[in-house]
Amino acid sequence: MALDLIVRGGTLVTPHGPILADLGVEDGRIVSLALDVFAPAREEIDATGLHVFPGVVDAHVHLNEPGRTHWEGFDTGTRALAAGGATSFLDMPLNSSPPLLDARAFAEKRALGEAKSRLDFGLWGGLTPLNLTELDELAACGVIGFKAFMSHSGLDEFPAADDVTLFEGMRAARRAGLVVATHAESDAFTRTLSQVAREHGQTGVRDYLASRPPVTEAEAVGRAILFAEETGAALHLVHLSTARGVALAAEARARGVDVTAETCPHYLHWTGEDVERVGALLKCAPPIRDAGTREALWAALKAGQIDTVGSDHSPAPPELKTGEDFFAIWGGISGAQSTLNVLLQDGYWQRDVPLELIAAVTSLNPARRFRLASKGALRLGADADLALVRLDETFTLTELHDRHHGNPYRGQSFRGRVQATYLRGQRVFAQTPGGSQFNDTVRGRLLSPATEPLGGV
Ligand SMILES: NC(=O)NC(NC(N)=O)C(=O)[O-]
Ligand SMILES: [Zn+2]
Ligand SMILES: [Zn+2]
Repeated sequence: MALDLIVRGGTLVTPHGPILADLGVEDGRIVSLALDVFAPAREEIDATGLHVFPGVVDAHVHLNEPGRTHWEGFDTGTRALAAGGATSFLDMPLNSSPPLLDARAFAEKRALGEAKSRLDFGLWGGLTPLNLTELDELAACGVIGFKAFMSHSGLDEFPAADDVTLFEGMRAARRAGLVVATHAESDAFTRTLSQVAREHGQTGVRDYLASRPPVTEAEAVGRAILFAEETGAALHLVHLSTARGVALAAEARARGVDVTAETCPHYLHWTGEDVERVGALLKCAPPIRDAGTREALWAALKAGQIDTVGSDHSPAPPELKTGEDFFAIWGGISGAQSTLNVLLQDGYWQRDVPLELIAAVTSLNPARRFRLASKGALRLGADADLALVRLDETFTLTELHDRHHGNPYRGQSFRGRVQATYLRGQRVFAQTPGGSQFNDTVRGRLLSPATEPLGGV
């Protein structure tokens, strides 16, 4: 029997390190990994000189469909993801409208994803005071887990979880065997500090950054960990912006709490000075911090204390990204396309971060944490989700595929460029001399957490 595809002569980035080997694909799955795959194949790719990464599993994106597709949607969002080497993603329950708070909203978003997503996708459910009674049903639908805000989300239709809601939500998540993800910033701090600043007319970039100091994150992280410890729930701390937050997670894990930590490319790439210079395109919460914090995050990543790097891609139309009052501007950064670029340029080339660690934080760890059984690594039986990367190619990022022009990474120079992306053995993106090419026929499938524990890799 002929194979569907052989990727020949590439360097495979496996969990155990890079190895020079061929990779054979049949029915969308990896069926052979060998120095030389001897078999006829319908298609062969010469990957000489390329690194083959497991497709990025971006566990944190906001594609905003339905309801705010004019901000970002499945079509444009998954183009950007595919061009950046992603093959699956987990969509946040906001800023779609309605937000994903019940089974009906799940069904609607699922249908849109199946019709439009170019990549495999999972759906986060929300955990808010409005929908505590819906969590069991959401679990039955197949949500990835439950996302809660500990401070104002920016949208009144997705209210923050007060302590009782978060605690009760964690108990429900524990019963369902699902992870709770928290946006961990203290509402008490952020609310008061922003109010005081605005009352004094202090509405510039520096005023905004100062209104969400590191202690705001540390306090909320500590509280979320306490609740996870008390309830036995699995906790995933999204977009940690400080090494202090990461250290709290590491300490808790060491004493047996089921907690994992995510950071985002923007905390690893930019500093507060960049936010002052670039402006609204780099506004997010928690905010981007100083160069010392950035280095401390890199050190934590190298030490294995950061489990996942998610883009937190959260774009908005240009009119929401301008204005005199920095507090009033929409918070969210467009980064779906550039996660691997940042990790390769700033991590591998500049800070000696090993390639297998980059593959771990972008693919293996998110796949394991959210029990996506067929994803996460180049191993036999796994989905043939591949990102082919020319590691030593330096390029300037000009062709961005997300919905709006405003992207802070536009014009940035990176070493390490995605040449092609394959979802279950089918090419969904290719970099050609004429520009980017997308395959408009492939559609993604819904991913839900496996009910059985995953085996080793
Ligand atoms: N509503 C959002 O998209 N929020 C996101 N915005 C950021 N990070 O600034 C988030 O993850 O909190
Ligand atoms: Zn958040
Ligand atoms: Zn987010």
